[in-house]
Amino acid sequence: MKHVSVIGCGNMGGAFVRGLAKAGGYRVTAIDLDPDALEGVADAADETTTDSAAARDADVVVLAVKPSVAAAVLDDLDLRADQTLITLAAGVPREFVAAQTDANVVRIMPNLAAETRDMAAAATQEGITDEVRAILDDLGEFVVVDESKMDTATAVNGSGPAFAFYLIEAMKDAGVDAGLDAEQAETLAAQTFKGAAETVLQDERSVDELIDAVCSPKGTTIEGMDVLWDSDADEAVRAAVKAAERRSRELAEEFENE
Ligand SMILES: NC(=O)C1=CN([C@@H]2O[C@H](COP(=O)(O)OP(=O)(O)OC[C@H]3O[C@@H](n4cnc5c(N)ncnc54)[C@H](OP(=O)(O)O)[C@@H]3O)[C@@H](O)[C@H]2O)C=CC1
Ligand SMILES: O=C(O)[C@@H]1CCC=N1
Repeated sequence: MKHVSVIGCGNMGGAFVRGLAKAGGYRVTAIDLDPDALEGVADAADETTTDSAAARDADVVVLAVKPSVAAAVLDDLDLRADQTLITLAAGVPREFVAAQTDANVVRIMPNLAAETRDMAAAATQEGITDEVRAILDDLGEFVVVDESKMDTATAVNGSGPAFAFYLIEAMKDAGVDAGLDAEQAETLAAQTFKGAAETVLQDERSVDELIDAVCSPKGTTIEGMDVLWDSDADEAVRAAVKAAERRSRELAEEFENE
Protein backbone atom coordinates (compact mmCIF):
# COMPACT_ATOMS: atom_id res chain seq x y z
CA MET A 1 0.00 0.00 0.00
CA LYS A 2 1.45 3.36 -1.08
CA HIS A 3 1.67 6.02 1.60
CA VAL A 4 0.75 9.49 0.31
CA SER A 5 0.99 12.67 2.41
CA VAL A 6 -0.88 15.74 1.26
CA ILE A 7 0.42 19.06 2.61
CA GLY A 8 -2.27 21.75 2.41
CA CYS A 9 -5.77 20.30 2.59
CA GLY A 10 -7.80 23.20 1.18
CA ASN A 11 -9.72 23.06 -2.07
CA MET A 12 -7.17 21.18 -4.17
CA GLY A 13 -5.36 19.16 -1.49
CA GLY A 14 -8.71 18.19 0.05
CA ALA A 15 -9.95 16.96 -3.34
CA PHE A 16 -6.74 14.91 -3.67
CA VAL A 17 -7.21 13.33 -0.23
CA ARG A 18 -10.85 12.44 -0.90
CA GLY A 19 -10.11 11.11 -4.39
CA LEU A 20 -7.30 8.87 -3.12
CA ALA A 21 -9.55 7.59 -0.33
CA LYS A 22 -12.25 6.71 -2.88
CA ALA A 23 -9.68 4.99 -5.11
CA GLY A 24 -8.54 2.79 -2.22
CA GLY A 25 -5.13 1.16 -1.88
CA TYR A 26 -3.50 4.25 -0.37
CA ARG A 27 -2.61 5.22 3.15
CA VAL A 28 -3.30 8.96 3.18
CA THR A 29 -1.87 11.40 5.69
CA ALA A 30 -3.43 14.88 5.62
CA ILE A 31 -1.17 17.72 6.79
CA ASP A 32 -2.36 21.30 7.27
CA LEU A 33 -1.72 24.10 9.77
CA ASP A 34 -5.44 24.85 9.83
CA PRO A 35 -7.42 22.46 12.11
CA ASP A 36 -10.61 23.32 10.18
CA ALA A 37 -9.02 22.13 6.93
CA LEU A 38 -8.00 18.88 8.66
CA GLU A 39 -11.50 18.48 10.06
CA GLY A 40 -12.80 18.73 6.47
CA VAL A 41 -10.77 15.70 5.34
CA ALA A 42 -10.82 13.71 8.60
CA ASP A 43 -13.36 11.20 7.21
CA ALA A 44 -11.24 10.46 4.15
CA ALA A 45 -7.67 10.57 5.54
CA ASP A 46 -6.08 7.75 7.51
CA GLU A 47 -4.49 10.32 9.78
CA THR A 48 -4.43 14.10 10.09
CA THR A 49 -1.69 16.24 11.57
CA THR A 50 -0.44 19.82 11.76
CA ASP A 51 3.17 18.56 11.77
CA SER A 52 4.74 18.71 8.30
CA ALA A 53 7.58 16.45 9.54
CA ALA A 54 5.07 13.58 9.14
CA ALA A 55 5.70 13.87 5.39
CA ARG A 56 9.01 12.06 5.88
CA ASP A 57 7.11 8.80 6.43
CA ALA A 58 5.37 8.88 3.03
CA ASP A 59 6.40 7.38 -0.33
CA VAL A 60 4.84 10.31 -2.16
CA VAL A 61 4.28 13.84 -0.83
CA VAL A 62 1.78 16.18 -2.52
CA LEU A 63 2.58 19.87 -1.99
CA ALA A 64 -0.85 21.53 -2.27
CA VAL A 65 -0.30 24.94 -0.69
CA LYS A 66 -0.67 28.36 -2.34
CA PRO A 67 2.25 29.36 -4.57
CA SER A 68 3.14 32.19 -2.15
CA VAL A 69 3.75 29.81 0.78
CA ALA A 70 5.39 26.96 -1.17
CA ALA A 71 8.93 28.22 -0.47
CA ALA A 72 8.36 28.47 3.29
CA VAL A 73 6.87 24.96 3.44
CA LEU A 74 9.75 23.54 1.39
CA ASP A 75 12.19 25.20 3.76
CA ASP A 76 10.76 23.16 6.65
CA LEU A 77 10.52 19.86 4.78
CA ASP A 78 13.42 17.47 4.99
CA LEU A 79 12.51 14.81 2.44
CA ARG A 80 14.75 11.91 1.39
CA ALA A 81 16.04 11.09 -2.10
CA ASP A 82 13.87 7.94 -2.22
CA GLN A 83 10.68 10.00 -1.83
CA THR A 84 8.73 11.71 -4.62
CA LEU A 85 7.33 15.21 -4.21
CA ILE A 86 4.40 16.18 -6.43
CA THR A 87 4.13 19.95 -6.74
CA LEU A 88 0.87 21.34 -8.09
CA ALA A 89 1.21 25.05 -7.33
CA ALA A 90 0.29 27.23 -10.30
CA GLY A 91 3.27 29.05 -11.78
CA VAL A 92 5.87 27.48 -9.47
CA PRO A 93 8.64 26.05 -11.69
CA ARG A 94 9.67 22.44 -11.08
CA GLU A 95 13.30 23.52 -10.77
CA PHE A 96 12.42 26.01 -8.00
CA VAL A 97 11.00 23.12 -5.95
CA ALA A 98 13.71 20.62 -6.91
CA ALA A 99 16.42 23.04 -5.73
CA GLN A 100 14.96 22.92 -2.22
CA THR A 101 14.57 19.19 -1.63
CA ASP A 102 16.46 15.92 -1.99
CA ALA A 103 13.25 14.21 -3.15
CA ASN A 104 12.47 13.42 -6.77
CA VAL A 105 10.16 16.23 -7.95
CA VAL A 106 7.38 16.07 -10.54
CA ARG A 107 5.23 19.06 -11.39
CA ILE A 108 1.59 18.53 -12.22
CA MET A 109 -1.45 20.70 -12.92
CA PRO A 110 -4.47 18.85 -11.53
CA ASN A 111 -8.03 20.03 -11.07
CA LEU A 112 -10.81 19.87 -8.52
CA ALA A 113 -12.37 16.78 -10.09
CA ALA A 114 -9.70 14.73 -8.27
CA GLU A 115 -12.45 14.45 -5.68
CA THR A 116 -14.74 12.43 -7.98
CA ARG A 117 -11.80 10.73 -9.72
CA ASP A 118 -12.60 12.62 -12.94
CA MET A 119 -9.52 14.84 -12.79
CA ALA A 120 -7.80 16.11 -15.92
CA ALA A 121 -4.11 16.59 -15.15
CA ALA A 122 -0.96 17.56 -16.99
CA ALA A 123 2.39 16.29 -15.67
CA THR A 124 5.98 17.01 -16.55
CA GLN A 125 8.04 14.21 -18.05
CA GLU A 126 10.83 15.14 -15.67
CA GLY A 127 10.37 13.38 -12.36
CA ILE A 128 7.36 11.28 -13.35
CA THR A 129 7.49 7.75 -11.96
CA ASP A 130 5.27 4.68 -12.22
CA GLU A 131 3.83 5.43 -8.77
CA VAL A 132 2.93 9.00 -9.85
CA ARG A 133 1.37 7.63 -13.06
CA ALA A 134 -0.67 5.18 -10.96
CA ILE A 135 -1.92 8.00 -8.69
CA LEU A 136 -2.91 10.19 -11.67
CA ASP A 137 -4.60 7.18 -13.33
CA ASP A 138 -6.54 6.51 -10.14
CA LEU A 139 -7.78 10.12 -10.03
CA GLY A 140 -8.79 10.47 -13.69
CA GLU A 141 -6.96 11.16 -16.96
CA PHE A 142 -3.53 12.70 -17.40
CA VAL A 143 -1.20 13.80 -20.17
CA VAL A 144 2.55 14.33 -20.04
CA VAL A 145 3.69 17.72 -21.36
CA ASP A 146 6.87 19.70 -21.64
CA GLU A 147 7.05 22.13 -18.71
CA SER A 148 6.93 25.06 -21.18
CA LYS A 149 3.27 24.06 -21.79
CA MET A 150 2.35 24.11 -18.12
CA ASP A 151 0.95 27.67 -18.14
CA THR A 152 -1.44 26.66 -20.91
CA ALA A 153 -2.43 23.47 -19.10
CA THR A 154 -3.00 25.54 -15.96
CA ALA A 155 -5.53 27.62 -17.89
CA VAL A 156 -7.19 24.76 -19.78
CA ASN A 157 -7.52 22.04 -17.15
CA GLY A 158 -6.54 23.73 -13.86
CA SER A 159 -8.76 26.81 -14.19
CA GLY A 160 -10.99 25.04 -16.72
CA PRO A 161 -13.51 23.65 -14.21
CA ALA A 162 -14.48 27.22 -13.25
CA PHE A 163 -15.06 28.07 -16.92
CA ALA A 164 -17.14 24.90 -17.32
CA PHE A 165 -19.13 25.70 -14.15
CA TYR A 166 -19.90 29.10 -15.65
CA LEU A 167 -21.18 27.56 -18.88
CA ILE A 168 -23.29 25.02 -16.98
CA GLU A 169 -24.79 27.87 -14.98
CA ALA A 170 -25.62 29.76 -18.20
CA MET A 171 -27.38 26.65 -19.58
CA LYS A 172 -29.21 26.17 -16.29
CA ASP A 173 -30.29 29.85 -16.18
CA ALA A 174 -31.64 29.59 -19.72
CA GLY A 175 -33.78 26.65 -18.60
CA VAL A 176 -34.97 28.46 -15.47
CA ASP A 177 -35.80 31.61 -17.48
CA ALA A 178 -37.96 29.44 -19.75
CA GLY A 179 -39.82 27.96 -16.77
CA LEU A 180 -37.86 24.91 -15.55
CA ASP A 181 -37.53 24.27 -11.83
CA ALA A 182 -34.01 25.43 -10.72
CA GLU A 183 -32.94 22.08 -9.28
CA GLN A 184 -34.18 20.15 -12.29
CA ALA A 185 -32.53 22.67 -14.66
CA GLU A 186 -29.20 22.22 -12.82
CA THR A 187 -29.44 18.43 -13.07
CA LEU A 188 -30.28 18.59 -16.78
CA ALA A 189 -27.55 21.13 -17.59
CA ALA A 190 -24.80 19.46 -15.52
CA GLN A 191 -25.61 15.92 -16.67
CA THR A 192 -25.70 17.18 -20.29
CA PHE A 193 -22.16 18.59 -19.95
CA LYS A 194 -21.02 15.38 -18.25
CA GLY A 195 -22.56 13.20 -20.97
CA ALA A 196 -21.20 15.40 -23.76
CA ALA A 197 -17.70 15.26 -22.24
CA GLU A 198 -17.89 11.46 -21.88
CA THR A 199 -19.04 11.22 -25.52
CA VAL A 200 -16.10 13.31 -26.75
CA LEU A 201 -13.71 11.10 -24.75
CA GLN A 202 -15.21 7.77 -25.87
CA ASP A 203 -16.57 8.35 -29.37
CA GLU A 204 -14.24 8.08 -32.35
CA ARG A 205 -16.05 10.90 -34.16
CA SER A 206 -14.72 14.48 -34.18
CA VAL A 207 -16.52 17.23 -32.27
CA ASP A 208 -17.85 18.63 -35.59
CA GLU A 209 -19.24 15.20 -36.48
CA LEU A 210 -20.83 14.89 -33.04
CA ILE A 211 -22.49 18.33 -33.42
CA ASP A 212 -23.79 17.12 -36.75
CA ALA A 213 -25.20 13.98 -35.11
CA VAL A 214 -27.28 16.09 -32.70
CA CYS A 215 -28.54 18.45 -35.44
CA SER A 216 -31.53 16.77 -37.06
CA PRO A 217 -32.30 18.25 -40.49
CA LYS A 218 -34.67 21.18 -40.04
CA GLY A 219 -34.76 20.33 -36.32
CA THR A 220 -34.20 22.29 -33.13
CA THR A 221 -30.44 22.05 -32.57
CA ILE A 222 -29.39 23.65 -35.84
CA GLU A 223 -31.38 26.75 -34.87
CA GLY A 224 -29.38 27.03 -31.63
CA MET A 225 -26.05 26.18 -33.31
CA ASP A 226 -26.62 28.96 -35.86
CA VAL A 227 -26.86 31.39 -32.95
CA LEU A 228 -23.61 30.08 -31.42
CA TRP A 229 -21.73 30.02 -34.76
CA ASP A 230 -22.76 33.65 -35.35
CA SER A 231 -21.69 34.70 -31.84
CA ASP A 232 -18.34 35.41 -30.17
CA ALA A 233 -18.83 32.55 -27.67
CA ASP A 234 -15.70 30.70 -28.82
CA GLU A 235 -13.69 33.94 -28.69
CA ALA A 236 -14.83 34.54 -25.12
CA VAL A 237 -13.65 31.06 -24.09
CA ARG A 238 -10.29 31.63 -25.82
CA ALA A 239 -9.93 35.00 -24.06
CA ALA A 240 -10.65 33.42 -20.66
CA VAL A 241 -8.00 30.74 -21.27
CA LYS A 242 -5.50 33.37 -22.45
CA ALA A 243 -6.08 35.52 -19.35
CA ALA A 244 -5.52 32.57 -16.99
CA GLU A 245 -2.44 31.51 -18.97
CA ARG A 246 -1.00 35.04 -18.77
CA ARG A 247 -1.48 35.04 -14.98
CA SER A 248 0.27 31.67 -14.69
CA ARG A 249 3.24 33.15 -16.63
CA GLU A 250 3.27 36.18 -14.31
CA LEU A 251 3.35 33.90 -11.26
CA ALA A 252 6.23 31.92 -12.80
CA GLU A 253 8.19 35.14 -13.47
CA GLU A 254 7.91 36.05 -9.78
CA PHE A 255 9.62 32.74 -8.94
CA GLU A 256 12.25 33.05 -11.64
CA ASN A 257 13.17 36.47 -10.21
CA GLU A 258 13.67 35.10 -6.66
N1 LIG B 1 -8.14 25.29 -6.35
C1 LIG B 1 -7.93 24.67 -7.51
O1 LIG B 1 -8.88 24.33 -8.26
C2 LIG B 1 -6.54 24.34 -7.94
C3 LIG B 1 -5.45 24.72 -7.19
N2 LIG B 1 -4.17 24.40 -7.62
C4 LIG B 1 -3.04 24.76 -6.78
O2 LIG B 1 -3.24 24.14 -5.52
C5 LIG B 1 -2.62 24.92 -4.50
C6 LIG B 1 -3.60 25.12 -3.35
O3 LIG B 1 -4.72 25.85 -3.83
P1 LIG B 1 -6.10 25.77 -3.07
O4 LIG B 1 -6.34 24.38 -2.61
O5 LIG B 1 -7.08 26.42 -3.93
O6 LIG B 1 -5.78 26.69 -1.80
P2 LIG B 1 -6.45 26.65 -0.34
O7 LIG B 1 -6.17 27.95 0.29
O8 LIG B 1 -7.87 26.19 -0.47
O9 LIG B 1 -5.65 25.48 0.41
C7 LIG B 1 -4.34 25.63 0.88
C8 LIG B 1 -4.28 25.03 2.27
O10 LIG B 1 -2.93 25.02 2.69
C9 LIG B 1 -2.91 25.45 4.05
N3 LIG B 1 -1.58 25.90 4.42
C10 LIG B 1 -1.04 27.15 4.37
N4 LIG B 1 0.22 27.13 4.84
C11 LIG B 1 0.50 25.86 5.18
C12 LIG B 1 1.65 25.22 5.73
N5 LIG B 1 2.76 25.89 6.00
N6 LIG B 1 1.59 23.88 5.95
C13 LIG B 1 0.47 23.19 5.68
N7 LIG B 1 -0.66 23.75 5.18
C14 LIG B 1 -0.63 25.07 4.92
C15 LIG B 1 -3.95 26.53 4.07
O11 LIG B 1 -4.31 26.90 5.39
P3 LIG B 1 -4.78 28.45 5.62
O12 LIG B 1 -6.07 28.59 4.89
O13 LIG B 1 -4.91 28.54 7.11
O14 LIG B 1 -3.70 29.30 5.05
C16 LIG B 1 -5.07 25.83 3.30
O15 LIG B 1 -5.82 24.96 4.13
C17 LIG B 1 -2.19 26.23 -5.14
O16 LIG B 1 -0.81 26.22 -5.32
C18 LIG B 1 -2.91 26.25 -6.49
O17 LIG B 1 -2.16 26.89 -7.48
C19 LIG B 1 -3.94 23.69 -8.75
C20 LIG B 1 -4.99 23.30 -9.52
C21 LIG B 1 -6.37 23.60 -9.21
O1 LIG C 1 -6.74 29.95 -9.72
C1 LIG C 1 -5.66 29.42 -9.47
O2 LIG C 1 -4.62 30.10 -9.39
C2 LIG C 1 -5.58 27.93 -9.25
C3 LIG C 1 -4.66 27.28 -10.24
C4 LIG C 1 -5.55 26.60 -11.23
C5 LIG C 1 -6.84 26.62 -10.58
N1 LIG C 1 -6.82 27.31 -9.48
